[in-house]
Amino acid sequence: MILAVLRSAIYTLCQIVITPLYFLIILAAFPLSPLSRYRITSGWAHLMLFLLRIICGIRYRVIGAERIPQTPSIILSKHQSAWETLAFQQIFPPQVWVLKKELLRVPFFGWGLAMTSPIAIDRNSGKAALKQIVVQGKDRLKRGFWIVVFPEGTRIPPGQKGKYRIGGAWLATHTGVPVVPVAHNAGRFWGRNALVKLPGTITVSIGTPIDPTGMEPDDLNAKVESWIEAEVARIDHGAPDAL
Ligand SMILES: CCCCCCCCCCCCCCCC(=O)OC[C@@H](O)COP(=O)(O)O
Repeated sequence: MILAVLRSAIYTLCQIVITPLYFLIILAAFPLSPLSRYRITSGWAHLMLFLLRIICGIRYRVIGAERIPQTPSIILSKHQSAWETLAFQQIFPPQVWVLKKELLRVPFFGWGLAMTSPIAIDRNSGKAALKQIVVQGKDRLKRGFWIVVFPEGTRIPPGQKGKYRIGGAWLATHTGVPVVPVAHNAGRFWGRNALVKLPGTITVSIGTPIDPTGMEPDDLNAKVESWIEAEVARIDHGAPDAL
């Protein structure tokens, strides 16, 4: 455990030093197209995953990578940790996130994030947010981006479940784009705001894409929820050994 604390502290230190420096690279990418800007910004996530692996010993394996569609799709995923927002950039094609707009105000990180064409919503704005998700979602899909939505809206500890909000399913039924459900157990290794990251192998499981044609948003959402929750229960075997 003492070793895990030390490794996490070193990782955090690296992140604090590297992020403002990397932001300078992102600034230089400002005149480029959204897709090129994404690729450059995403380099930061790749770097953090690399540091997590060599410093904290956090690795991952992917089940079902062969099911990833060839065309831009909508990822609906469990949200347990900041980790999955990094790893999805390595696992899936270029993507934008539906996120809470407060995130864009975080120094350096948020400013960099703003350069990735996110769909930044006000979590309390209900119907207006749904409208925004459809308008901006269509635009991002047209530019070739995938869209990532965490239906629970916030990071939920392992073994628990938040309310699955309708936004992602709504976007899918209003665009006809396939939904890719994703389950994982990242929160076991890097919990919400946890200072200590535990070594081990995270499992990410990618489900069969769902064609939303003819479905109601509620039914689609329920189908995604039941697959994700059952799959998380199947792949998650409790706390890692390091404690
Ligand atoms: C200078 C470096 C800048 C690099 C930016 C790279 C992009 C990293 C990807 C971050 C994507 C974040 C998407 C999160 C979606 C969202 O908004 O989820 C909310 C939670 O997460 C935080 O909420 P909470 O758990 O309630 O604190």
